[in-house]
Amino acid sequence: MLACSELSFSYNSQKTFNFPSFSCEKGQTLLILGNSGTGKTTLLHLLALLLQPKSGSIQIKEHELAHLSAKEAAQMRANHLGIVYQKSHFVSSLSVLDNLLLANYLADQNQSKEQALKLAQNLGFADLLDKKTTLLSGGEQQRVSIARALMNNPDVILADEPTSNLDDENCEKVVQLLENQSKNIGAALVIVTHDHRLKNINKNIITL
Ligand SMILES: Nc1ncnc2c1ncn2[C@@H]1O[C@H](COP(=O)(O)OP(=O)(O)OP(=O)(O)O)[C@@H](O)[C@H]1O
Repeated sequence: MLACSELSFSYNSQKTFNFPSFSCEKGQTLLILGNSGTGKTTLLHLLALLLQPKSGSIQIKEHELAHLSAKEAAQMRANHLGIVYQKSHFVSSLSVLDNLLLANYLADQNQSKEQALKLAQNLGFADLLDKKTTLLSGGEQQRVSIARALMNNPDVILADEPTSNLDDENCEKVVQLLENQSKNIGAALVIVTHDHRLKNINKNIITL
């Protein structure tokens, strides 16, 4: 589903990041572990098509994505990638439901209240759909972010440090939610993190 080989990237002439090659299949979870400053966010931004690599390849379903135009990258991102950012970035004037439907709208897809309700039920926040996102707790916001990332049935889900602010119990719960939901829609799940607790949960690991 997702395959990256020999990706390299530089912000400037002083340093080049050379990332290990990896792949992640449908229904699988890949953990990208690394300490602060090792380039985790940089790699995530490459996979999210927000940065372009200096060299190497990024393929989803065998389509090469490493050197798309900004417009093509935005279309690809909206339709094939689900991104769970570390901070939620909701539109605060909209309800939880409308924030979910916005993901469909931005990907030029039909707005599916049915899909939003199904995800809200699976993730346990169906009673919050009419609330403004500012009224939600941190944990509730995180579950809504996961649902938002799944609204367009992406092929690949990218999660940026999804457990860094959570206690052990919630850490395990959030990873399980992400894994179950990705399996449900047949997506590959890539988690980028410095949280070594996830080593115990996951077998497919690359370390930066
Ligand atoms: N826009 C930028 N311009 C120049 N250097 C940058 C830029 N963004 C990040 N860097 C540098 O690249 C290195 C890797 O940064 P990155 O954010 O990818 O690391 P990280 O592993 O995600 O770290 P952390 O866990 O602390 O967030 C750091 O040394 C950082 O200072």
